[in-house]
Amino acid sequence: HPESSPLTMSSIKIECVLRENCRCGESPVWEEASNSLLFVDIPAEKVCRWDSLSKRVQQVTVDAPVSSVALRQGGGYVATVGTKFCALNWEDQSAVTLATVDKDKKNNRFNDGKVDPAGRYFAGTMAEETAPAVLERHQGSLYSLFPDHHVEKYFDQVDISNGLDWSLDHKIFYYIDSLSYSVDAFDYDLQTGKITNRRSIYKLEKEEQIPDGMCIDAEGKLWVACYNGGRVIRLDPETGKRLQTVKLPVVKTTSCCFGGKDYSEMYVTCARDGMDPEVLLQQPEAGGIFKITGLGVKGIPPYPYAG
Ligand SMILES: O=C(O)[C@H](O)[C@@H](O)[C@H](O)[C@H](O)CO
Ligand SMILES: [Zn+2]
Repeated sequence: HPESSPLTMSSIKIECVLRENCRCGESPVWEEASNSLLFVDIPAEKVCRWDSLSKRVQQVTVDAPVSSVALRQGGGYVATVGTKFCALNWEDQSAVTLATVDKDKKNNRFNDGKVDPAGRYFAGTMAEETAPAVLERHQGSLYSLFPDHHVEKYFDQVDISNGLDWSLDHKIFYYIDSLSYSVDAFDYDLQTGKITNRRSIYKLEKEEQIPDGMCIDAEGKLWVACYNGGRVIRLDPETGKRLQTVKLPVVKTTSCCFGGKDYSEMYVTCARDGMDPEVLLQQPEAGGIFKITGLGVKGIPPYPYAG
């Protein structure tokens, strides 16, 4: 059974590379040009950049919860800040609004986001939480920001819009609405950015808890960070089977991406908010950045926003 194969398990190493005490670390993105990992701390309203060579962190503070960050073609970044898609200039620390969504929903904010293979920035919204996973339901929607800065809406009735990625042939869009406890797939039209034919490809087991961020690997398998589950799981989207479980020493694992040399390392973000003080004492690295090596599979580079 691949999940218990000593060949895969014995070489895996998990290390906290940055003790950042993020309240809710999210949206890890590898930037090859700077050998850095970008990520956000949503409630702290911070975008961070960790240089893997110097081990130093820089940060930009914005004026609302920042839920995702992505690379931008031609340099700089884009981010989802409150209910806005923004362009982020690292040098002068400025965020310029490109588009605003959910104008009639004052309690909403964006959550996870990622750029598609054609350079569109996909991100979904949710109602602001009163505690982790406690919120008014069905308030969110999924959107994308096209390179010309117009926004398209795909669907509403979302609880917590979360992990997203595209198949290696760009024909399938994978998506997680956390409170459905499901990883879903849609047929994807790369030319138009349209999604159709929603179906579930995996239902989380009880101990896996809440599906959160997600990324695809170079073999087309999905990695899902399990919030409250303290793990990332590898799924085969074709068979709907779980192939592997990698447990981490923190319970609120939020998202994952590949990075490092040839995208052979996995980076995992996690949260501290919502943890009891006793548990925090047992998990002092909660809110840090974790690096997993020895997985034996690589990732693919992130797509930059084309606008
Ligand atoms: O990280 C996110 O995606 C949300 O912003 C978080 O608040 C948690 O995921 C949520 O609480 C558990 O589902
Ligand atoms: Zn998330």
